[in-house]
Amino acid sequence: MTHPKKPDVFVTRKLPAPVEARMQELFSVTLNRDDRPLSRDELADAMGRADVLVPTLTDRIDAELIEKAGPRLKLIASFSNGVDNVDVNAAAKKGITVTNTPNVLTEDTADMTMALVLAVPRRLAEGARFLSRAEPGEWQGWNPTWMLGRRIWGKRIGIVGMGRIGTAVGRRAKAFGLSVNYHNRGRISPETEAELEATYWDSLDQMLARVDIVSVNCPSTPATYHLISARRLQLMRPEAYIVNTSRGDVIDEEAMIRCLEEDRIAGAGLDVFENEPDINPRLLELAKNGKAVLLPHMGSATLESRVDMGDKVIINIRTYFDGHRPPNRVLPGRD
Ligand SMILES: NC(=O)C1=CN([C@@H]2O[C@H](COP(=O)(O)OP(=O)(O)OC[C@H]3O[C@@H](n4cnc5c(N)ncnc54)[C@H](O)[C@@H]3O)[C@@H](O)[C@H]2O)C=CC1
Ligand SMILES: O=CC(=O)O
Repeated sequence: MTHPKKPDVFVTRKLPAPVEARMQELFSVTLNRDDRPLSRDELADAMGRADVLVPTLTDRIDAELIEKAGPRLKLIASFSNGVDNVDVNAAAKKGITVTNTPNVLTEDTADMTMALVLAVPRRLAEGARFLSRAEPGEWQGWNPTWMLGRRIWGKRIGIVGMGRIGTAVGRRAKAFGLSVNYHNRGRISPETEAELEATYWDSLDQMLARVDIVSVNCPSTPATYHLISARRLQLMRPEAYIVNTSRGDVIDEEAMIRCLEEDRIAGAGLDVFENEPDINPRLLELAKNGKAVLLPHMGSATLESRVDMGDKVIINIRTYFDGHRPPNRVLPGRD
């Protein structure tokens, strides 16, 4: 009996060890042992030879690279939830299927969002930084007027993008005593709206003007580029905070920095940036002054999420080569 040839799978970054081990059992796999980000030429070379490319969100797989891909490339099985880095329409035109890794990182990313929702108003990073740098005796003890932040309980959160992660943020926010508001392309189910006692705002402008904390949880698409624009940032209350764990370019970062510098909004908690991994030095300055808490894109960074994401990649590849539609296929032209 002949065995079908294992698909040639090219993985662009080092993945958790159990994921790489399983891939080696199942596929003819090329791994990136030293975890060096690949150049555009290296990506093009891989796409010229492999049956499957497994990129991560830091690999830009644009129309030009997809155009040049070899005839064997059938599947781009991204190790990420967001696929704004892959030109899904160009891939579809070339008959290449694209998949992602949703659901398994929802709760961890929502936890990190909630951590930022708490961290900025409650001055968590500032307090921790003070003690980690304090000389013995420098901390004089509890003080009625020192390190005062702003209360979370009883405030209003406005979630922009009420999908998997946005809804999970809503659940956490409700548990912390916040009232949940959301803006989304469409209304969520009446059951979930009732569970969260959530208020739907068809007008993003109106919601932004009324909430105390904005949490950005929609994907980066042509329609959401600078959705939180300079004009919309001006609508926010001066006491309001903004948290972004989606993608940097959903907010006009330059305009947000100006608002923070001029105290037109109270603070920002950011896991994502417009020009990752370059960070605007003015944001770093704002972080030193306690106006911003910055994280290096860590939303899904738990061992559990990353192993589960790898399992999803493997299931997508296996299902595709078994001749079925992979479970996490990303459809072209959705956004
Ligand atoms: N910081 C991190 O480490 C992580 C970031 N992410 C980011 O979070 C994003 C969201 O992930 P999920 O919740 O799983 O996606 P999802 O697809 O379940 O939810 C996105 C929601 O945004 C809404 N939306 C899309 N375009 C919109 C628009 N123009 N206006 C208003 N709403 C709009 C959709 O209707 C949907 O309800 C991902 O695309 C990714 O960019 C995801 C995982 C980890
Ligand atoms: O930002 C992370 C993702 O998987 O998307």
